[in-house]
Parts: sequence; structure tokens; C-alpha cells
Amino acid sequence: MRAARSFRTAASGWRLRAVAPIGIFRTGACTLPGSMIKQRDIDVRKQEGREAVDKEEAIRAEEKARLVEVLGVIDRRLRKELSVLGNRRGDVVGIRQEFFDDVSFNFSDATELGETWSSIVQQAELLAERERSHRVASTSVERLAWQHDNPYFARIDFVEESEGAEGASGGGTAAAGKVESIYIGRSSLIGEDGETFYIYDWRAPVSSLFYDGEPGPVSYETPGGMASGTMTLKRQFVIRGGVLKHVFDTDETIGDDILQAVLSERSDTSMKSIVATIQKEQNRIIRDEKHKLLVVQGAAGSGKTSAALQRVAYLLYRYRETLTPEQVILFSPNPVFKGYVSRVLPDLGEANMRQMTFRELIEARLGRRWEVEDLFAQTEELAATSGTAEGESREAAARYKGSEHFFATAGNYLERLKKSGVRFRPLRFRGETIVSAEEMAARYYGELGHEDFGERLIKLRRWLNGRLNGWIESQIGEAWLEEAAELASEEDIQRTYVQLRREGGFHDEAFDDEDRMTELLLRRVAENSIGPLRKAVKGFRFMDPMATYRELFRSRTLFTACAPDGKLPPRYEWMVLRADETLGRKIIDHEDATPLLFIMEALEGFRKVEGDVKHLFVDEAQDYSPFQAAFLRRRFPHARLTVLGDFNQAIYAQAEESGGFGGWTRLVAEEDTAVWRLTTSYRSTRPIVEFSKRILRPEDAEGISAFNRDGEEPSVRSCRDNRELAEQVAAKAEELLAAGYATIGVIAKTAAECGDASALIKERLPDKTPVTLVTGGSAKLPPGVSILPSYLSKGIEFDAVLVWDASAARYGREQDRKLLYTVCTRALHVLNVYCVGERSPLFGSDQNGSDQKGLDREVETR
Ligand SMILES: Nc1ncnc2c1ncn2[C@@H]1O[C@H](COP(=O)(O)OP(=O)(O)OP(=O)(O)O)[C@@H](O)[C@H]1O
Repeated sequence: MRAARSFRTAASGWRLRAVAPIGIFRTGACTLPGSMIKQRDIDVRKQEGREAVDKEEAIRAEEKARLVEVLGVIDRRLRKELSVLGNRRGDVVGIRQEFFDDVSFNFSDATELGETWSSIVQQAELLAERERSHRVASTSVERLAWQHDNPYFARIDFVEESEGAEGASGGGTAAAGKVESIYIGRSSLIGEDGETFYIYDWRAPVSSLFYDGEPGPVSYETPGGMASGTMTLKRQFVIRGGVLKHVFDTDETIGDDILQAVLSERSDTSMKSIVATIQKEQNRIIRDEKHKLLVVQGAAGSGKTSAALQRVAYLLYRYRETLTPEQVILFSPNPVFKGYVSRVLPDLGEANMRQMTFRELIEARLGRRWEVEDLFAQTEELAATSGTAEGESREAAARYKGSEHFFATAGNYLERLKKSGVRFRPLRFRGETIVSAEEMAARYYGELGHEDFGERLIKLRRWLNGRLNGWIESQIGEAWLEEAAELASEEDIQRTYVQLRREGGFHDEAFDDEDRMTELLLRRVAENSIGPLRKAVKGFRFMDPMATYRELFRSRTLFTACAPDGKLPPRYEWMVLRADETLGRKIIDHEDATPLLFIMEALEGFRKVEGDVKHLFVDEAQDYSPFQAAFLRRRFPHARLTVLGDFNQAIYAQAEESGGFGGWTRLVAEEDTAVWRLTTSYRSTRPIVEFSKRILRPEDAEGISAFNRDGEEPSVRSCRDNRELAEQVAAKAEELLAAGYATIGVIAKTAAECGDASALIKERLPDKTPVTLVTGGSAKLPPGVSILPSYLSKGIEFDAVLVWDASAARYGREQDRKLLYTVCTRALHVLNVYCVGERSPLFGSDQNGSDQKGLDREVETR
């Protein structure tokens, strides 16, 4: 039993239980029945209580003294670094101001020009070097400043096995046979002697003892093998503004009290780091270095994203000599999420990894040539056509085109394309064909037929450029060109003149300069005229991936020949008609975008492959189709994968086919794959977790548990119409803001509903209340009231969630179950659901027959 004392701290408002050092209150006296307690026992207990308090005081005094010592070291270091920073800044400003004073300009001839150029380069290099040093000094100052605020959060005392278990607990460095006190913080602090470790970085091997171990025998992994010993003490601190607020000793892995306090805090518009309270099962994910593929299936709010981000920080620390932040990519579900998580790494003292959405990848490659539908637009359209024959066909097509079957079909198609079938676009100028598509195909499959795709295309490009050169020659003397040359710009004439001079023209012995000038000018003008063709050739646009891909939906024989089982997919005929409507008009449905890009990149020899990327993180991985998973693997062939998701939140049509993480786990050999489960939900209060779980089918909800944090029971309320709904939501939002909640999410199913909701809510709130309509393009989550569609709420969280119209009409189908669950699990402290008319049956579809607990409190407002 741990004795505990409750109090509220002035600074943070946390409600903490200060736990006395283990053993201090362990008297055992409480086991006696009251009537049997004699005066002697009471005296003993009083005495023991006094001793405990004395010991607690002694601990506080010891830790305060140590903190003062550490802050002193930080202070001295900070002063030194500030002066270095000042000098560096002076250097940079000086060089910038005098940049051109130190460069001697002379353009009189080529040699002088060369020298001028190299002196500019030298100056630029000097400036870059000083700027780099300035950046290093400034990062160091920044780190020391936050270290001064909160230098460490934990201490463990550890005796290594070989050293014996004797020795007194206390500060200082280790000596053989002595207890080593290890203080753990966000970043390390080493004394000027280079040997005294005042603070260990949370990512150091020994720090894992804090996350994984309890006092007693422990071991941890070091680069040189396992180290074993005994942990004699585990202590947690709350230090703010350089002041020791609380000290807790604990015999648990990470004490509940601190976690309770952290989770009860108000949320922020940016995600926070969790280094002080990483849980054992999360630590395993963060520090895994063995596996090429790490799959994390975790309940909503179980810390998948948090674990992923701390893992990035861990890897950047562990491999700091060989891994740069640019070699790590995190695929995020949407731009809002990107903004939301972007502070975590900088707060941990690391530069951010690259972040992108799958949409951005598609847009970068296809968006300039074609109009590409995004996942959100597809989702909105599926919602709008839901229940119609058209809607069902579209949904089936979306699922199929994301399937492994279709990936295999596309792979087989590529095999056939090696022999025939790639479509080309002719090079034409003013109605005249310079090179026809047939000629290109003949060369591609003739002379170049033995090369692989990438090489073929490069050689074909070279050949086409040769053909264009030949065509220009053939045009000299043609009337159109002479006319165009007469209208040549001043600049063209001057450039031609310079060219001719460089080639040795206009000197005494030459008599034909005029003719050569004319000829060169004609060539220049012809070249300018076919500029767009050259550009197209450079970008491989003579190859037509769209027509090549479309062929699969034109020829049934071709499709069945490529399909692994020789069969057409269901609704193939519908897909053929749809392809005419969309691809035929250069519009790309979301479900066609990845297959088209795959074919295009394969035909280009995957020249955009990012072989340098060493770690790929995919968050909300359940939303990726198996096709997309396989495509990413192909695109980042050398990257280790960390894939995080929750199949209970698979809300897109394309993902349903994958049935979990099959699409991902089949990408890497089983022995190189680890699958971890996170079952405890830390985000939401217990009542919210229990409420949300009942939306799921029992077999899916099984195993999800709530971290023990109390809160108010969620409620489901009925309203007559949207106006009354807005009335209630606006009133609740005001009440919550007044109560100090910082972020309130009003989550509607679609963007269209959000537009209505936003107008109605704004009308009912005072102008000063911050209300923001969050759209697909929003990159930041503002404080106050955010109104957003369900799919944009993925991965983020709010102090309070007000669900906008969860009626049977909006969330009535089985397919809506996971969406509704996702929406409800965004809430940290408060969840209120509103419905216009009949509430969604998904709330009451508890298959055990019991009704929703929250529904007991339903308020009938009619
Ligand atoms: N060990 C921890 N210590 C403190 N807070 C934690 C811890 N683990 C998770 N949390 C908090 O729980 C919340 C949910 O975490 P996170 O967003 O990482 O979960 P998730 O599994 O990615 O959720 P979802 O799948 O629902 O988006 C965050 O506020 C996070 O800070």
C-alpha cells in the first residue's frame, strides 16, 4: 500500500498524489481492528509517521540541492553559449554587410571572370560556414534554456551486477560497487570534464530502465550486449521554471499519478511529447531496431502517433551519425494532422522529419497534367450517392481498385507491356507529325526491346531529340521559318551573335559570317518554336500512361489475361463505362490515381524512387489500400517501415478490402516483421471509452481498455431540426469555453454539413467567440471552436467533442459504424452527441442487448 496525500498545485492546476518514498508509510499498523488499537500502537504509528515526514523532507532537501547544482552547471554553460552566439551573429552580420567589399569584380576577360566568380564562391562558403556555426550555437542556447526550465523528470538508482549491490544511494557518478544515480531528461547534460553525466538523454540505453523496469532485478540492452543489475530506486519529478514542484517515488513501471495528471490537462492545438510518461508497451515500439516492418494495431487514443513520433526522435538520436531527418518520412492522413504533430520533434530538440500526405505524392506526379479527385471528394461523393445503384458500383470499384488482386493484375499487365501495348503520343508541330506514335512504338519494341523500361525510355528520348534536331535541319529554307526569323526578337539576334563569336566567327579571315549568322538564327527560331515539344520529350510525355492504363478497361480479353485468376472483377462493365466518362475526359477518380501512377512510374523505370529514405512511417495505415501499401514499398525500396493503425477506424471504402493489415504484412518477410498491439486508450476518460466501445461490434471492441481516468458520462440528445441543434451546440460550446476547455470540436459527417453548421452556430455565438470552419486545405487547428467533417478529425483530438447530427439518417448504415466510432473517440474530457430526429441505431446496437449507458440520460427536447 502506498500512502498518499492529495493537493492541487498552484502552477499547473494538476491534481496530484504525492507518494512518499516506498517503505516510509509501510507500517502494517492499519491491519489491526480499531477496538484493538492500544495507546502503544498509536505511539508507534505516530513515531513512524514522524520518521516518514522527516525522510520525505530529507529527500526533498537532497533533490533540491542537486537541482541547484545542475541549474548552476546549466547557467554557466548558457552564459558561455550566449557569448559564442553573440560572436557568431556578429560574424554573420559582418560578412553579409561586407560581402561585396571583399570581392574584386573584373569581367574584362574569361580569366578575370573566373577569378571574380571563385572569389564570390569563397565568400559565400565563408558565410555559409559562419551561418552554420550560428545555427549550432543558437540550437544549443535554445536547448539549455528549456533545460533550465525542466532539466529532468526521473531518477533511477542502479547497481550493475558485476559491481555488487552495496553502496549508498546518492548523487554523483558511478564507482565500482556503488549505486549509480541516473537522472533522465529530454536531453543530456555532461560536465565540462566530459565525464560527469548530470542528465542522461531519455533515449540513452540505460534510460530504458525507467520505462521498462520496477525496483528490483533489472536488465537493459546496450550496444555491447545486455547489462543486468538491481534498481534500488525509481523517482519521478515535476520541475517547472527550474523549481522542484513534486517528487514521487514509485514501484510501478510509470506511476499512475503522473500519467493521471498529464492526461487530465487541457489539450492544446499541437500534440505534446510524452517522454516523461512513456508506457512499457510504447517503449518497445519506440526502441525496436530489429525489424524491417513494425506494425502497430492500437485502439483509438492508445498512443500510436505519440509512439511513432518519439520513435523518430529515438532513431535520430541512436543513428545520429548516419541518419538525417530528411531520410525519415511520415505519411500523415491530412494537412490538419500534419500541423497538429509538427511541434513534437522540435520540442524534443530534433529537427522535423519530412511529412507528406499520400494526396501530395499523387498531386506532385499527376496533378500538373490531369484533374485528380482526392480521397475526401471521393468520400463525399460516396456518401451522397449512398444507397443508389451508382453509389454501390462506385464503392465496389473503389474497393476493387485498391485490392491486391488489382495490384497483381497491374503487375502482370506490366509484364505484357514489355512486349507490346505501351501507348505513345505523336510529336506534332503546326499540324505536321514529326514523329508518329507508331514509329515510337516500333523503336521501343524493336531496337530497344531488350532493355528494361527505364533504359528504353531514356534511349527513346535521346532518339526523339535526334529526330527533332533532324527536323530542324529539314526546315532551313522553309518559308514559315524565314518569316518567323524576320520577326525574331532583339534578344535572339544578340544571342545568335554571341554564339557565332564564341564559335570563332567575325574575325578577319571569315567571309561567310552573314550566312552563318542567318543559318544560326533560323535554327534558333526553329528551336524556340518546338520548345514545348522538347520540354515534353524531356519529361517523357511522349509516352501515354493514361491511355496505356485505360486499355485495361477497354479490353476484356486483356484484363482476364492479366488477372491472376483469369477473371473479371464484379461490376467490370460499370468500370468500363466509368473509364470512358472520367479517364476519357482526363479526369482521374481517386481509385484510379495510384494504379495509374504505379503504371506510369514503372514505365519510367521508377526514376522517382527515393532510395535514400531509410525510415517510412505511415500513420492511420488502415486507410491505405493494399495497392497503395505495395506502391509505397516499391517507391521507398530501402526504407524500414513503421505502420500504425486501427482497423476500427478504417473509414474509407478503399481500405475495407484489406481486412486489417494484410496489405502491409505481406510486403516484408515474416521473420523481419513485428506486430504490436496497444490496447489501453489514454486519450479519453473511462466513460467516453466505454461509450465509444459500445458503438463497435463486440468482437471488435474486445480488448480495448480505458486508462482509469474519470469524467462526465457522454450524452445523446435529440433535436427537432438543425436550428435547434445549432442552438444546443452553441450553448454547450459557450459553457465549455467558459469552463476553461481550450479546444472544442464540432464534428459533422460531411463538409457540406459543416458549411451549414458553421453558419448556424456563428449566428448564435458572440462575435468574439473563436469559431473556425476547418477544411481539407487547413493546415492548422485553431484554439476555440473548430467545425470539421468526420474524415478530417482523424488522428487529432479535442477537449470536448460535440457530434453534429448523429441521427439514423446520417449514420444509419453498417458502413458508418467505424466513422461514428472515430468521431466519438476524438474527445479527451467531454463528449456530447446531438441528433436531428431519431438517433443512429449504431448507438443502440449493443449486441449483448444492453442499452447504451449514455442514452439513459437522453434529453427529449420536443
Ligand atoms: N504514455 C503517454 N503519456 C502521456 N500521454 C499519452 C501517452 N500515450 C498517449 N498519450 C496521450 O493520449 C492521446 C492519444 O495519443 P495518440 O494520438 O498518440 O493516440 P493514437 O493511438 O494515435 O490515436 P488515434 O488512433 O485515435 O488517432 C494524446 O493526447 C497523447 O498525448
